[in-house]
Amino acid sequence: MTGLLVLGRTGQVATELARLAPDARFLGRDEADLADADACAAAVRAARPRAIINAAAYTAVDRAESEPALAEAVNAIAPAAMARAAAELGVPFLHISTDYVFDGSGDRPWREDDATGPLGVYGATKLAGERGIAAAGGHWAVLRTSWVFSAHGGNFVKTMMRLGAERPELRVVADQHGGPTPAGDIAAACLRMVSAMQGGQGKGGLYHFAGAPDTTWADFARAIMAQAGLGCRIIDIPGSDYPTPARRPGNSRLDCGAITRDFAIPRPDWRAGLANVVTELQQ
Ligand SMILES: NC(=O)C1=CN([C@@H]2O[C@H](COP(=O)(O)OP(=O)(O)OC[C@H]3O[C@@H](n4cnc5c(N)ncnc54)[C@H](OP(=O)(O)O)[C@@H]3O)[C@@H](O)[C@H]2O)C=CC1
Ligand SMILES: Cc1cn([C@H]2C[C@H](O)[C@@H](COP(=O)(O)OP(=O)(O)O[C@H]3O[C@@H](C)C(=O)[C@@H](O)[C@H]3O)O2)c(=O)[nH]c1=O
Repeated sequence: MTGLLVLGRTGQVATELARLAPDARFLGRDEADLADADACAAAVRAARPRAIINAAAYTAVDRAESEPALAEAVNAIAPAAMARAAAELGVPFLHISTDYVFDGSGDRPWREDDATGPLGVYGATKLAGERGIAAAGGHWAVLRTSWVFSAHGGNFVKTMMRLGAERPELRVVADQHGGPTPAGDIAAACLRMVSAMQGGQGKGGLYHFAGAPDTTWADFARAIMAQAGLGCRIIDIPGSDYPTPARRPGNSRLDCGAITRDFAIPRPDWRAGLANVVTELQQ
């Protein structure tokens, strides 16, 4: 896509965007450090893009609890500043957010207009980013996704494959529910949304996008072991038996009806994505 600017170069989604849109310009931390909002806005203006995707974020969920100011700068203040720069330039700005903006209550898949209630700093700063972008007044879209995995960067699939090769059994949380999402499908969805936004001012807003079917971390771990041919046994445990600095939502299911209806983007089957990622990792 000509004139596409992507913030982020090394992350899971950024790496997949580079595969699908090799002509795009990617700004890594060395060229645009999201800890410095003014520098990021200046970098966006200087690039004179025709569309912008922000694929960079502070994603260390537990570490964010002890680095709230940095997480806020990267996830909220810089994205809002870049969205204002995009509004001045008159170009679409697409940002990625998370299921962790919800409090995890109930068992119904969350819709875009459901009340938020983040349980930790990461989710709270991502929610602040969403609000700052909407307030910037430009042509924006926010894609909330969940449980991202790929062959690149850090993620649950790679952790499970590493631990599963070392240990006979693993205890994994079985009362947190959500949709694992291949980063390649997120990249494709972002590109399709940006193209649609370039074609029409009416397109945009907040959308949910997650892999199907919904599962639990424990069942996802079992699928990873099976796909990777590892004999590691997965033992179901409640989240209360796996204490972490940040609480995770019990219900992370996302209702993805709106993106399917408005952009003809269906939920991807994460089992197909998992097969591809495991193959790539084993090659
Ligand atoms: N990972 C997940 O499970 C989920 C992710 N999301 C969202 O999806 C988006 C993409 O996530 P994902 O690809 O997994 O992210 P990764 O954790 O794989 O990568 C994060 C990227 O952000 C960059 N980054 C971090 N801090 C800064 C900074 N101060 N300045 C510039 N760049 C920085 C990193 O660069 P560097 O390599 O230099 O550190 C890296 O390229 C994010 O908005 C995230 O919140 C939503 C739901 C789930
Ligand atoms: C390694 C391990 C984790 N777990 C649990 C902890 C946690 O509840 C769950 C997932 O752990 P992780 O720390 O890998 O995942 P986490 O960092 O919480 O993943 C989140 O990242 C951010 C960026 C998002 O936006 C979310 O959508 C989500 O993908 O698995 C176990 O139960 N056993 C284990 O051996």
